Amino acid sequence: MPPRDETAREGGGDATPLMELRNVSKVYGGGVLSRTATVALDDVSLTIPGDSPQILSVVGESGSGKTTLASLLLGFISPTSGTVLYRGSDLSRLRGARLREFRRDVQAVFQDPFAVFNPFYKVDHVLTVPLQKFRLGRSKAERQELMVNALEAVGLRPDETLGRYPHQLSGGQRQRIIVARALMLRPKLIVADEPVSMVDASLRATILESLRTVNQTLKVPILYITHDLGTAYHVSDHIVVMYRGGIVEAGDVEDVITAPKHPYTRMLIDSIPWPDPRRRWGSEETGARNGVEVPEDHQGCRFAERCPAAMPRCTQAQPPTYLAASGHAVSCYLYDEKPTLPKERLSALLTQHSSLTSA
Ligand SMILES: Nc1ncnc2c1ncn2[C@@H]1O[C@H](COP(=O)(O)OP(=O)(O)OP(=O)(O)O)[C@@H](O)[C@H]1O
Repeated sequence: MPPRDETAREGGGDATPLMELRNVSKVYGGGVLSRTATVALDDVSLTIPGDSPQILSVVGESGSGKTTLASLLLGFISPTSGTVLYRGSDLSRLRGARLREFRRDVQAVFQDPFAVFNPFYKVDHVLTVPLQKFRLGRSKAERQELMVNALEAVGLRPDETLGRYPHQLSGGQRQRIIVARALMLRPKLIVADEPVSMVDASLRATILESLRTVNQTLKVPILYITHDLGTAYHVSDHIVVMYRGGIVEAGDVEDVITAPKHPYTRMLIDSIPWPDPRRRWGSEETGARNGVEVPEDHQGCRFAERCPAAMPRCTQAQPPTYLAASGHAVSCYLYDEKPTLPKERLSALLTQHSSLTSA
């Protein structure tokens, strides 16, 4: 029998999820009780199975905790409470070969592709370093082949990219080289945090298309983090909506965007100028809180202050997660006649209706 790690790398029958956030909170700047503390993530549980090649988007406005979630999954920061698990093991305790395996399995694509490039090195450097670090390819020719294949997989022509300096490439080409770099390591997950927010609109589609191609042809799951609901709708299978450190809604992207349940998601969707003339931009009532007094330090729903549907109970306790419709979860008392959903069930919900897995 091969060692357990190898079985897991090939995805062979191991039911343990690739990554899991279990009741994770992250507080910056002192303890929860500190006046200057920011609760960036508040008791979030989320599972990424790893064997379901889907694109899961995490959306929310600025400051909702998206990058914190990505940084926790990538092991860049540690949770204040709760656990981040990689193949069932506490990420913060990984050492040696297991840690190296994690570093290879979970790859990052960031907002600013320039930050990764050293202007004095040709772009090849960005690709050869991980090949050496993970000892991939037995010969120079094999390593060259790995680079060429990865570049082609993201729609780049190797003869137009290799041998050049970063400034000789467009922002879109640079970002796709970063996707190619991630890809060469045959990762089990790509965490893409705002990968297109720093490139102009004309290049966004190309980069997202290359991520989509990687996802579909090479079956690499992608966690796509963005504040842009429009691109999330176009590329993803499932979506998680965050508000002030918590998940407020999750489900199949089509269901969530076309039939949003949470008042915050409705507000987000309504703030986008969709190309549907029947849909008026800003037509949804926003910001008016239903005449309900919302004390500043209340312990209830984090959206109560801005919610047009706020009720007195919304300021008293956090709403549980309800199964508002098949495959569609929402944390809002408006759905309290629906069955509640334990947090750990959220991941099952996020995979069972995937158009990719059911195809
Ligand atoms: N290193 C840090 N120190 C203190 N506070 C931080 C730190 N990083 C993030 N925060 C705070 O935590 C909250 C969540 O930040 P985070 O960057 O995760 O949100 P985000 O949804 O990714 O926002 P954006 O879309 O603007 O990147 C914010 O209030 C932010 O100011």
